[in-house]
Amino acid sequence: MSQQKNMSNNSNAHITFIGGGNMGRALISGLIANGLEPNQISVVEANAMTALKLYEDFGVQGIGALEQIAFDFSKNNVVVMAVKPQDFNVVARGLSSKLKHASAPGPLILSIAAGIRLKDMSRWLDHTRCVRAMPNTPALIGKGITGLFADAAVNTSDRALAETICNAAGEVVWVAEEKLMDAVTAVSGSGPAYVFAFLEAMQSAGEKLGLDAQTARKLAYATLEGATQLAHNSDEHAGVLRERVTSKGGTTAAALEVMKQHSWHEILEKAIDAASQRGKIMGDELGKN
Ligand SMILES: NC(=O)C1=CN([C@@H]2O[C@H](COP(=O)(O)OP(=O)(O)OC[C@H]3O[C@@H](n4cnc5c(N)ncnc54)[C@H](O)[C@@H]3O)[C@@H](O)[C@H]2O)C=CC1
Ligand SMILES: O=C(O)[C@@H]1CCC=N1
Repeated sequence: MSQQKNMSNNSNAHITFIGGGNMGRALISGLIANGLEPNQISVVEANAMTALKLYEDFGVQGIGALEQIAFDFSKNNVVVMAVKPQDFNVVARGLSSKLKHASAPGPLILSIAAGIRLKDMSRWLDHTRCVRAMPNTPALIGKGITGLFADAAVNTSDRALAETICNAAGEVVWVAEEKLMDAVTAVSGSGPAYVFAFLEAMQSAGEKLGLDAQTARKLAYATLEGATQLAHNSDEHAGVLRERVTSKGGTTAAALEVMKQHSWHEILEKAIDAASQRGKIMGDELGKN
């Protein structure tokens, strides 16, 4: 990932996470591994045990629930909104009352919430310095990918700041239209779950054929990793690589025929479309608040 930027250059950055659950934790892990000092990160986390674990694992300071804290926006130049979409409105309105006391232009707000649209978050926060991001959990090991969207009101330096933060978790892609964030969510935000489901199925199939669990797991995981890296490093379409594994009348052809009969390709496309539709519906519904 030669294009990744190192967070250690951002010696003045202070990032406050609101929500330190699964995805907040994954991003914090990536930022620390990428050179940000623990004292450059704070976490507003309603669950005391979750906050304590973040402190124990990464040394980042938990600062209780949003309602209980006074924000010092001279220090907090980035706020990452990492609560569930259903909690976003209440948290954003709570933050808005604190943003009123920030000197202009206030912090950059980076939302990672699925579905929540910029116009709604800007309205709830009464703040326009906002960027949408859709990361994924491989961020935990610096192997994530994040889709980003900002509207025309967001300047180049804020775009660069958002990109640098997300780069700490892995690669970054920008999309040109906000509606494409639902597609990013469906492909890469939710994507690790499809891959884990695929791994579960490959391992259990191996076990049903008589392999012990450890061997089946090793074969499945190494195959996925090797094939993915091969595809990543190749200029050829995945379909061409698939054909190279598939001997006429052989074992792979037998497996792919069953996958075809069960419309595996279409099922996956439908599943990803359902995730995208769900993102849109969440945006429509939650935007009514
Ligand atoms: N889990 C994933 O793979 C991904 C999640 N996202 C997005 O990230 C966001 C968070 O998702 P997860 O981390 O999975 O959820 P989570 O439930 O694991 O984490 C949310 C955290 O917010 C905390 N919280 C709730 N209300 C709060 C408040 N008022 N003040 C402070 N903390 C509060 C909760 O205690 C919890 O620890 C969601 O909006 C989701 O759409 C985006 C990409 C991938
Ligand atoms: O399932 C969800 O809604 C979140 C967004 C992407 C991954 N997890």
